[in-house]
Amino acid sequence: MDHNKLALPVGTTLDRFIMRKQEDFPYATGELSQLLRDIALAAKIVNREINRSGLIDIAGAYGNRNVQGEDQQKLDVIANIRFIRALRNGGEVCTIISEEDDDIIQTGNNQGKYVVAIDPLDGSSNIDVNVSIGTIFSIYRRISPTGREGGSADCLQPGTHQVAAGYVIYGSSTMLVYTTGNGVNGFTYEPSLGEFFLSHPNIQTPKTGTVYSINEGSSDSFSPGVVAFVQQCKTEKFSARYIGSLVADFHRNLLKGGIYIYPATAKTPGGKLRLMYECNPLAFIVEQAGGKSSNGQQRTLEIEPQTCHERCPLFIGSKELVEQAEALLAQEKKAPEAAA
Ligand SMILES: O=P(O)(O)OC[C@H]1O[C@](O)(COP(=O)(O)O)[C@@H](O)[C@@H]1O
Ligand SMILES: [Mg+2]
Ligand SMILES: [Mg+2]
Repeated sequence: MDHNKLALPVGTTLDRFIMRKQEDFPYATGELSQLLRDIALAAKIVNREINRSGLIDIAGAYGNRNVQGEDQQKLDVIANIRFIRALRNGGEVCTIISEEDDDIIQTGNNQGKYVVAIDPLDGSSNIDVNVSIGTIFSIYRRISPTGREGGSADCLQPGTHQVAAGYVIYGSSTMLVYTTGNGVNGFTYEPSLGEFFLSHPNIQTPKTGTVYSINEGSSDSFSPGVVAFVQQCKTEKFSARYIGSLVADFHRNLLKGGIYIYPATAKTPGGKLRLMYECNPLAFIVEQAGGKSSNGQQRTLEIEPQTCHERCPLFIGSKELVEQAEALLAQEKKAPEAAA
Protein backbone atom coordinates (compact mmCIF):
# COMPACT_ATOMS: atom_id res chain seq x y z
CA MET A 1 0.00 0.00 0.00
CA ASP A 2 1.51 3.38 -1.02
CA HIS A 3 0.74 5.48 2.06
CA ASN A 4 1.43 8.70 0.21
CA LYS A 5 -1.32 7.93 -2.31
CA LEU A 6 -3.87 8.28 0.49
CA ALA A 7 -1.94 11.05 2.30
CA LEU A 8 -4.35 13.33 4.04
CA PRO A 9 -3.36 16.94 4.74
CA VAL A 10 -2.07 17.92 8.18
CA GLY A 11 -5.03 19.35 10.01
CA THR A 12 -7.40 16.57 9.01
CA THR A 13 -9.54 15.65 11.99
CA LEU A 14 -9.10 12.19 13.48
CA ASP A 15 -12.71 11.34 12.63
CA ARG A 16 -12.24 12.19 8.95
CA PHE A 17 -8.91 10.34 8.88
CA ILE A 18 -10.47 7.18 10.37
CA MET A 19 -13.31 7.36 7.89
CA ARG A 20 -10.98 7.80 4.88
CA LYS A 21 -8.64 5.06 6.02
CA GLN A 22 -11.41 2.58 6.72
CA GLU A 23 -10.98 1.10 3.28
CA ASP A 24 -7.43 0.14 4.29
CA PHE A 25 -8.91 -2.43 6.66
CA PRO A 26 -10.10 -5.81 5.25
CA TYR A 27 -13.04 -5.99 7.67
CA ALA A 28 -14.19 -2.47 6.84
CA THR A 29 -17.57 -2.66 8.52
CA GLY A 30 -17.03 0.47 10.58
CA GLU A 31 -16.79 -1.31 13.95
CA LEU A 32 -13.03 -0.81 14.33
CA SER A 33 -13.44 2.82 13.28
CA GLN A 34 -16.08 3.29 15.96
CA LEU A 35 -13.84 1.58 18.53
CA LEU A 36 -10.99 4.00 17.72
CA ARG A 37 -13.43 6.90 18.15
CA ASP A 38 -14.54 5.48 21.53
CA ILE A 39 -10.90 5.41 22.67
CA ALA A 40 -10.34 8.98 21.44
CA LEU A 41 -13.41 10.15 23.37
CA ALA A 42 -12.19 8.57 26.62
CA ALA A 43 -8.75 10.10 26.02
CA LYS A 44 -10.30 13.59 25.81
CA ILE A 45 -12.08 13.06 29.14
CA VAL A 46 -8.97 11.67 30.85
CA ASN A 47 -6.94 14.54 29.40
CA ARG A 48 -9.30 17.00 31.07
CA GLU A 49 -8.93 15.20 34.42
CA ILE A 50 -5.14 15.18 34.12
CA ASN A 51 -4.93 18.86 33.16
CA ARG A 52 -6.78 19.89 36.26
CA SER A 53 -5.48 17.16 38.59
CA GLY A 54 -3.50 19.70 40.63
CA LEU A 55 -6.65 21.72 41.32
CA ILE A 56 -9.01 19.00 42.39
CA ASP A 57 -8.38 16.25 44.91
CA ILE A 58 -7.33 13.50 42.51
CA ALA A 59 -3.65 13.54 43.37
CA GLY A 60 -1.95 10.71 45.25
CA ALA A 61 -2.62 7.09 46.06
CA TYR A 62 -6.07 5.54 45.84
CA GLY A 63 -5.36 3.15 48.72
CA ASN A 64 -5.55 -0.12 46.76
CA ARG A 65 -2.88 -2.36 45.21
CA ASN A 66 -3.37 -3.74 41.73
CA VAL A 67 -2.56 -7.27 40.58
CA GLN A 68 1.02 -6.09 39.93
CA GLY A 69 1.41 -5.27 43.63
CA GLU A 70 1.64 -1.55 42.78
CA ASP A 71 -0.13 1.15 44.77
CA GLN A 72 -2.88 2.37 42.49
CA GLN A 73 -2.92 6.16 42.04
CA LYS A 74 -6.30 7.90 41.98
CA LEU A 75 -5.72 8.79 38.33
CA ASP A 76 -4.96 5.15 37.51
CA VAL A 77 -8.43 4.29 38.80
CA ILE A 78 -10.16 7.28 37.16
CA ALA A 79 -8.55 6.57 33.77
CA ASN A 80 -9.45 2.89 34.12
CA ILE A 81 -13.10 3.72 34.80
CA ARG A 82 -13.26 6.21 31.91
CA PHE A 83 -11.80 3.88 29.29
CA ILE A 84 -13.79 0.84 30.40
CA ARG A 85 -16.99 2.89 30.38
CA ALA A 86 -16.29 4.24 26.87
CA LEU A 87 -15.47 0.76 25.54
CA ARG A 88 -18.54 -0.76 27.20
CA ASN A 89 -20.89 1.99 25.94
CA GLY A 90 -19.37 1.87 22.45
CA GLY A 91 -20.58 -1.71 22.02
CA GLU A 92 -17.71 -2.95 19.81
CA VAL A 93 -15.66 -4.64 22.57
CA CYS A 94 -16.63 -7.93 24.24
CA THR A 95 -13.70 -8.29 26.64
CA ILE A 96 -11.01 -6.06 28.16
CA ILE A 97 -7.64 -6.75 29.76
CA SER A 98 -6.68 -3.83 31.99
CA GLU A 99 -3.51 -3.27 34.01
CA GLU A 100 -5.71 -2.14 36.88
CA ASP A 101 -7.96 -5.23 37.00
CA ASP A 102 -6.82 -8.69 38.09
CA ASP A 103 -9.30 -10.55 35.89
CA ILE A 104 -10.46 -9.96 32.34
CA ILE A 105 -13.46 -7.63 32.16
CA GLN A 106 -16.58 -8.78 30.33
CA THR A 107 -18.38 -5.75 28.92
CA GLY A 108 -21.69 -7.50 28.30
CA ASN A 109 -21.36 -6.73 24.59
CA ASN A 110 -21.31 -10.36 23.48
CA GLN A 111 -21.86 -9.25 19.89
CA GLY A 112 -18.68 -7.19 20.14
CA LYS A 113 -15.99 -8.45 17.76
CA TYR A 114 -13.00 -6.91 19.51
CA VAL A 115 -10.81 -7.47 22.58
CA VAL A 116 -8.86 -4.54 24.02
CA ALA A 117 -5.78 -4.71 26.25
CA ILE A 118 -5.12 -1.39 27.98
CA ASP A 119 -2.73 0.41 30.29
CA PRO A 120 -5.14 3.20 31.28
CA LEU A 121 -2.46 5.38 32.86
CA ASP A 122 1.19 4.81 32.05
CA GLY A 123 3.93 6.48 34.05
CA SER A 124 2.02 6.45 37.33
CA SER A 125 5.09 7.51 39.30
CA ASN A 126 5.02 10.81 37.39
CA ILE A 127 1.33 11.63 37.88
CA ASP A 128 1.70 14.11 40.76
CA VAL A 129 4.82 15.82 39.50
CA ASN A 130 3.47 17.18 36.21
CA VAL A 131 5.65 14.99 33.99
CA SER A 132 4.27 13.47 30.76
CA ILE A 133 2.16 10.35 31.26
CA GLY A 134 0.10 8.26 28.86
CA THR A 135 -2.41 5.57 27.95
CA ILE A 136 -1.46 2.51 25.87
CA PHE A 137 -3.94 0.27 24.02
CA SER A 138 -3.90 -2.85 21.87
CA ILE A 139 -6.82 -4.21 19.81
CA TYR A 140 -7.45 -7.79 18.68
CA ARG A 141 -10.31 -9.40 16.77
CA ARG A 142 -11.91 -12.09 18.90
CA ILE A 143 -11.33 -15.71 17.82
CA SER A 144 -14.47 -17.21 19.36
CA PRO A 145 -17.83 -16.65 17.65
CA THR A 146 -19.93 -13.68 18.77
CA GLY A 147 -22.95 -14.22 20.96
CA ARG A 148 -21.03 -15.09 24.09
CA GLU A 149 -18.36 -13.63 26.38
CA GLY A 150 -14.76 -13.49 25.16
CA GLY A 151 -12.45 -16.01 26.77
CA SER A 152 -8.74 -16.49 27.42
CA ALA A 153 -8.16 -17.70 23.85
CA ASP A 154 -9.53 -14.38 22.60
CA CYS A 155 -7.31 -12.49 25.04
CA LEU A 156 -4.01 -14.38 24.89
CA GLN A 157 -3.17 -13.79 21.24
CA PRO A 158 0.41 -12.99 20.10
CA GLY A 159 1.16 -9.39 19.14
CA THR A 160 1.25 -10.30 15.45
CA HIS A 161 -2.55 -10.71 15.65
CA GLN A 162 -3.16 -7.09 16.69
CA VAL A 163 -5.46 -5.25 14.28
CA ALA A 164 -4.64 -1.88 15.81
CA ALA A 165 -2.55 -0.37 18.61
CA GLY A 166 -1.75 3.07 19.92
CA TYR A 167 -1.04 5.38 22.77
CA VAL A 168 -2.05 8.77 24.07
CA ILE A 169 0.63 11.02 25.53
CA TYR A 170 -0.56 13.67 27.97
CA GLY A 171 2.39 16.03 27.75
CA SER A 172 3.08 19.63 26.77
CA SER A 173 0.42 18.84 24.20
CA THR A 174 -1.80 15.79 24.12
CA MET A 175 -1.30 13.44 21.20
CA LEU A 176 -2.86 10.20 19.99
CA VAL A 177 -0.56 7.99 17.92
CA TYR A 178 -1.86 4.77 16.38
CA THR A 179 -1.53 2.14 13.66
CA THR A 180 -3.91 -0.30 12.00
CA GLY A 181 -1.04 -1.99 10.19
CA ASN A 182 -0.86 0.63 7.43
CA GLY A 183 1.72 3.02 8.82
CA VAL A 184 1.73 5.17 11.97
CA ASN A 185 0.01 8.54 12.30
CA GLY A 186 -0.03 11.10 15.10
CA PHE A 187 -2.81 13.52 16.03
CA THR A 188 -2.55 16.54 18.30
CA TYR A 189 -5.47 17.51 20.52
CA GLU A 190 -6.90 21.05 20.21
CA PRO A 191 -8.80 21.43 23.53
CA SER A 192 -10.71 24.57 22.51
CA LEU A 193 -12.19 22.68 19.55
CA GLY A 194 -12.29 19.32 21.32
CA GLU A 195 -10.73 17.66 18.27
CA PHE A 196 -7.63 15.63 17.45
CA PHE A 197 -5.97 16.90 14.24
CA LEU A 198 -3.46 15.05 12.05
CA SER A 199 -0.09 16.58 12.95
CA HIS A 200 2.40 13.76 12.35
CA PRO A 201 1.47 11.82 9.18
CA ASN A 202 3.22 8.57 8.32
CA ILE A 203 5.77 8.59 11.17
CA GLN A 204 9.10 6.95 10.29
CA THR A 205 11.59 6.36 13.11
CA PRO A 206 15.29 7.01 12.30
CA LYS A 207 17.29 3.82 11.69
CA THR A 208 19.68 4.85 14.46
CA GLY A 209 20.05 7.58 17.07
CA THR A 210 22.19 8.93 19.90
CA VAL A 211 19.79 8.59 22.83
CA TYR A 212 19.51 5.65 25.23
CA SER A 213 16.78 5.29 27.88
CA ILE A 214 17.32 2.85 30.74
CA ASN A 215 16.96 3.12 34.51
CA GLU A 216 20.62 2.83 35.51
CA GLY A 217 19.54 2.73 39.12
CA SER A 218 19.30 -1.04 38.62
CA SER A 219 22.62 -1.33 36.72
CA ASP A 220 24.17 -3.48 39.46
CA SER A 221 21.97 -6.33 38.25
CA PHE A 222 22.14 -5.73 34.51
CA SER A 223 23.37 -8.73 32.52
CA PRO A 224 26.87 -8.44 30.94
CA GLY A 225 25.34 -7.80 27.51
CA VAL A 226 23.26 -4.89 28.79
CA VAL A 227 26.27 -3.51 30.68
CA ALA A 228 28.32 -3.71 27.47
CA PHE A 229 25.62 -1.94 25.43
CA VAL A 230 25.22 0.89 27.96
CA GLN A 231 28.99 1.27 28.04
CA GLN A 232 29.05 1.42 24.22
CA CYS A 233 26.45 4.21 24.31
CA LYS A 234 28.60 6.15 26.77
CA THR A 235 31.75 5.59 24.75
CA GLU A 236 29.96 6.92 21.68
CA LYS A 237 28.81 9.96 23.67
CA PHE A 238 25.10 9.14 23.45
CA SER A 239 22.74 11.20 25.60
CA ALA A 240 21.01 9.42 28.49
CA ARG A 241 17.31 10.31 28.66
CA TYR A 242 14.94 8.55 31.08
CA ILE A 243 11.61 10.17 31.96
CA GLY A 244 10.26 7.14 33.76
CA SER A 245 7.06 7.16 31.70
CA LEU A 246 7.35 4.47 29.04
CA VAL A 247 5.02 6.31 26.64
CA ALA A 248 7.03 9.54 26.89
CA ASP A 249 10.45 7.86 26.51
CA PHE A 250 9.12 5.77 23.62
CA HIS A 251 7.51 8.76 21.88
CA ARG A 252 10.71 10.84 21.99
CA ASN A 253 12.79 8.00 20.60
CA LEU A 254 10.17 7.21 17.94
CA LEU A 255 10.41 10.74 16.55
CA LYS A 256 14.10 11.48 17.14
CA GLY A 257 15.76 8.04 17.11
CA GLY A 258 17.07 6.15 20.12
CA ILE A 259 16.50 3.03 22.20
CA TYR A 260 14.48 2.32 25.34
CA ILE A 261 15.51 -0.70 27.40
CA TYR A 262 13.80 -2.26 30.40
CA PRO A 263 15.86 -5.42 30.91
CA ALA A 264 15.51 -8.28 33.34
CA THR A 265 17.03 -7.17 36.65
CA ALA A 266 17.35 -8.67 40.13
CA LYS A 267 14.22 -6.66 41.16
CA THR A 268 12.31 -7.65 38.01
CA PRO A 269 13.81 -10.99 36.83
CA GLY A 270 11.26 -11.29 34.01
CA GLY A 271 11.43 -7.59 33.14
CA LYS A 272 8.94 -5.05 34.50
CA LEU A 273 6.78 -4.10 31.56
CA ARG A 274 3.63 -6.03 30.62
CA LEU A 275 3.53 -7.86 27.31
CA MET A 276 -0.18 -7.41 26.47
CA TYR A 277 -0.71 -3.70 27.11
CA GLU A 278 2.73 -2.11 27.11
CA CYS A 279 5.22 -4.13 24.99
CA ASN A 280 2.98 -5.51 22.19
CA PRO A 281 1.19 -2.26 21.25
CA LEU A 282 4.44 -0.24 21.19
CA ALA A 283 6.20 -3.04 19.28
CA PHE A 284 3.45 -2.94 16.60
CA ILE A 285 3.86 0.84 16.30
CA VAL A 286 7.66 0.85 16.19
CA GLU A 287 7.75 -1.87 13.53
CA GLN A 288 5.18 0.02 11.43
CA ALA A 289 7.47 3.07 11.72
CA GLY A 290 10.54 1.10 10.59
CA GLY A 291 11.99 0.38 14.03
CA LYS A 292 12.41 -2.83 16.03
CA SER A 293 11.31 -4.45 19.31
CA SER A 294 12.42 -7.60 21.14
CA ASN A 295 12.98 -9.09 24.57
CA GLY A 296 16.68 -9.15 23.71
CA GLN A 297 16.41 -12.35 21.76
CA GLN A 298 12.89 -12.88 20.44
CA ARG A 299 10.72 -10.47 18.41
CA THR A 300 8.22 -9.06 20.95
CA LEU A 301 5.24 -9.58 18.61
CA GLU A 302 5.99 -13.31 18.29
CA ILE A 303 6.01 -14.01 22.02
CA GLU A 304 3.14 -16.40 22.85
CA PRO A 305 1.36 -14.90 25.88
CA GLN A 306 0.57 -17.27 28.76
CA THR A 307 -1.17 -14.85 31.12
CA CYS A 308 -2.81 -11.41 30.79
CA HIS A 309 -0.39 -9.58 33.06
CA GLU A 310 2.85 -11.35 32.15
CA ARG A 311 5.98 -9.26 31.96
CA CYS A 312 8.88 -9.36 29.53
CA PRO A 313 12.15 -7.49 28.96
CA LEU A 314 11.87 -4.74 26.35
CA PHE A 315 14.45 -3.48 23.86
CA ILE A 316 12.64 -1.06 21.54
CA GLY A 317 13.40 1.79 19.17
CA SER A 318 15.73 2.45 16.23
CA LYS A 319 16.44 -0.75 14.31
CA GLU A 320 20.24 -0.56 14.32
CA LEU A 321 20.43 0.19 18.06
CA VAL A 322 18.14 -2.69 19.02
CA GLU A 323 20.18 -5.01 16.77
CA GLN A 324 23.42 -3.84 18.42
CA ALA A 325 21.99 -4.54 21.87
CA GLU A 326 20.75 -7.97 20.74
CA ALA A 327 24.20 -8.80 19.33
CA LEU A 328 25.86 -8.04 22.69
CA LEU A 329 23.27 -10.11 24.52
CA ALA A 330 23.89 -13.00 22.09
CA GLN A 331 27.64 -12.71 22.80
CA GLU A 332 26.82 -12.87 26.48
CA LYS A 333 25.18 -16.26 25.88
CA LYS A 334 28.14 -17.52 23.79
CA ALA A 335 31.00 -16.37 26.04
CA PRO A 336 29.75 -14.67 29.19
CA GLU A 337 33.25 -13.37 30.08
CA ALA A 338 33.71 -11.91 26.52
CA ALA A 339 30.55 -9.80 26.87
CA ALA A 340 31.58 -8.46 30.30
O1 LIG B 1 10.69 3.30 37.93
P1 LIG B 1 11.17 2.28 36.94
O2 LIG B 1 11.49 0.93 37.55
O3 LIG B 1 12.28 2.78 36.10
O4 LIG B 1 9.94 1.99 35.97
C1 LIG B 1 9.46 2.99 35.11
C2 LIG B 1 8.57 2.33 34.14
O5 LIG B 1 7.45 1.78 34.80
C3 LIG B 1 6.23 2.31 34.26
O6 LIG B 1 5.81 3.38 35.04
C4 LIG B 1 5.23 1.18 34.28
O7 LIG B 1 3.99 1.59 33.82
P2 LIG B 1 2.75 1.98 34.77
O8 LIG B 1 3.02 3.33 35.28
O9 LIG B 1 1.63 1.91 33.83
O10 LIG B 1 2.67 0.94 35.85
C5 LIG B 1 6.62 2.80 32.87
O11 LIG B 1 5.83 3.82 32.39
C6 LIG B 1 8.05 3.30 33.10
O12 LIG B 1 8.82 3.30 31.95
MG1 LIG C 1 2.55 1.33 32.04
MG1 LIG D 1 -0.38 1.97 34.14
